[in-house]
Amino acid sequence: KYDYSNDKVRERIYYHLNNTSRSFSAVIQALDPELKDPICIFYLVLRGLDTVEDDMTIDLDIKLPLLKSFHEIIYQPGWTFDKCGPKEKDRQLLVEFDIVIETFLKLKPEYQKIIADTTKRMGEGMAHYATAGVHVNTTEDFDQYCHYVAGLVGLGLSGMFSACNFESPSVAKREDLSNSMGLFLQKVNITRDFLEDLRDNRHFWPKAIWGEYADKMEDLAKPENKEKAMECMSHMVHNALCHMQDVLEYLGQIKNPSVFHFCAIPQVMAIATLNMLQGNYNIFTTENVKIRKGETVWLMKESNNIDQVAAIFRLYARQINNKTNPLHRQFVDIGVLCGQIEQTC
Ligand SMILES: O=C(O)CO[C@@H](C(=O)O)[C@@H](OCCCCCc1ccc2ccccc2c1)C(=O)NCCCCCc1ccc2ccccc2c1
Ligand SMILES: [Mg+2]
Ligand SMILES: [Mg+2]
Repeated sequence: KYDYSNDKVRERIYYHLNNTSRSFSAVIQALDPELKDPICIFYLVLRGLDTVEDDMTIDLDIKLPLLKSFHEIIYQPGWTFDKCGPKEKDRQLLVEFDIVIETFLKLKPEYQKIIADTTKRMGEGMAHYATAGVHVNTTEDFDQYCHYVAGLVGLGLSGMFSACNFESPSVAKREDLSNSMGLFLQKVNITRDFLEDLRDNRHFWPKAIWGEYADKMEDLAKPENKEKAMECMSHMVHNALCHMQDVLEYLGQIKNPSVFHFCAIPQVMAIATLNMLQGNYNIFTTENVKIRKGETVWLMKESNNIDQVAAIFRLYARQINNKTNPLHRQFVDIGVLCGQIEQTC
């Protein structure tokens, strides 16, 4: 008798993958079968953790222990959580989290260990920054927060690529490059989501940066401060661009075609988004500013090897540089970074 229940679970797992991520579901589903389920579960476990972090309606005396113990929860068959606010976009994932746990427990032990270790470290980091009075003040704080929520994902993924021998052990060894893969994606997202996060009273832009242009972060959204806001945007764009070299160096060492595609697509989307952000005052007036569908389709097609990806990075770096206002302090620094890219590859 065929065990249809397994198919049912699988169908729900990929329903949640598609439902919780525009940018990652396609590239995860295109992965080699050896990595597709482990990375899909890796994604859903961390998206479940992030849903707890993002829900500002959960009291801290519930939220903090949940974040810190999530790495143990994933070993508890049947666990679900229905206390998220009605507006939390991925709340249904936690309502049905038992099927994520059931599937997690069927993964190979080496994948389970990577997922559990990453969840533990990410949960601790999220709890630290969710604690009252803890803010992203210095650029080191900014790098640390992004390390917790995204850099660690890069480390875990590199561990998986090396564990299944699709990539050499050296990929997992270069933790600085794996970390930069996450920091670049997360910093672009945080820069893009300025208004959405401000509305949720969440401040991820480092005070060391916005503090040079305004007394309060929300002042950047006032029309009378447009020039200062645009200069601050240049500063944030520059801060993200600092990871460009590491991203290209990381991608240059990836040999497996399906792994390369999976790693490259989010990065080219991010540099294209950064280009859309630079010099674009809409970020401070409207939420959910995205690159056009046609551009993403073109990027997906043109990201099959390191030469194509390096050319895309050089193209966008030049466009960002051309838009940078010479009166902005960051003008020189962005020019240096873009110049370096010209030499790299
Ligand atoms: O709520 C949202 O929708 C966005 O949440 C953001 C936030 O709350 O800051 C924020 O949540 C971060 C905490 C949960 C991490 C979830 C995640 C994301 C992508 C994955 C890809 C593969 C495997 C596991 C993955 C896990 C978020 O999703 N930011 C998007 C950037 C995160 C990039 C992670 C990452 C790092 C290195 C990578 C290297 C290669 C390929 C993909 C990579 C993906
Ligand atoms: Mg989130
Ligand atoms: Mg979050």
